[in-house]
Amino acid sequence: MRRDARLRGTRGPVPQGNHGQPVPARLRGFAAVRGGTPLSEPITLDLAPGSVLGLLGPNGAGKSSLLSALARTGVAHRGSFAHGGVDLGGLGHRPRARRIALLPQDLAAPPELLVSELVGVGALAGTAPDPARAITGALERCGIAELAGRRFGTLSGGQKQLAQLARVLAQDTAIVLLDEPTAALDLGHQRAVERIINALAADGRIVVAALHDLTLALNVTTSALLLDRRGGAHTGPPGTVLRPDLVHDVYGVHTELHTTPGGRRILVPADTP
Ligand SMILES: Nc1ncnc2c1ncn2[C@@H]1O[C@H](COP(=O)(O)OP(=O)(O)OP(=O)(O)O)[C@@H](O)[C@H]1O
Repeated sequence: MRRDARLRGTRGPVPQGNHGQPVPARLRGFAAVRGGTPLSEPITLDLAPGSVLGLLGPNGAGKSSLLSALARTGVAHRGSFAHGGVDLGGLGHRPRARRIALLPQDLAAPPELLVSELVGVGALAGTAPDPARAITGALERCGIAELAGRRFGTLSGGQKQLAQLARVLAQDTAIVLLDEPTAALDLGHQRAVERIINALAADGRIVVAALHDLTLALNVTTSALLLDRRGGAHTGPPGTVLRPDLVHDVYGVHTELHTTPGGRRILVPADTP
């Protein structure tokens, strides 16, 4: 197991977003902690503006715990997580919410809340100068403008995921944490989320996304952090981290990497027993 995994975002300079001058984020010896025990080895990463880090690994490896620890939503941690030299752990709730937003795996929200009100929670928590416009824009980006007046509890699973994603987008933060953002979505909405992630990166934001869809990870991320169940953290370019031998070691599945004529990389189970 590598004790101190290092990684740098791989994209070049990115345009300035509307959330201020893009600045890097840095994890130093960071690990989520449960019951007093770190779930992984200490992770040291530099995340450049415009980078998309894929957080990968089998069920129970610690992806959601790591995201929750980074967002300070209830999971303890060791080490530090800084953005532009500011330790996010030292910030109060409001200033932190202006820098970092989390789409959790658990999509729960009060069932009586209107979708527009849920998205408004994000707009009011974040940096949006015009909350009403932020709400409309986020709903449109997620393709759910027609759901604005619906109560959250009446939505389908996929609609709930898109509504929560709209809340995150309305928060308009420099760091966007997404926990399995396509888990409940059909193929068309999966593609839409892929484009949203690309757009967030092109805007100079930093995206960290826990993904079970390894083909999506190959095509949308600039770097990967693969957690195994032994506490190991493997980092590098997605095509390197997702090489068949390491995927087999971590997931216990033989896989093959292919590239379509259009250049899209796909990872599929190999036809071996
Ligand atoms: N609320 C909790 N209290 C105590 N332990 C928890 C809690 N949530 C998760 N765990 C444990 O922490 C470890 C990491 O879980 P976590 O949910 O972070 O994994 P994951 O990689 O996100 O898994 P999945 O892919 O299944 O969502 C697991 O052993 C899990 O059982």
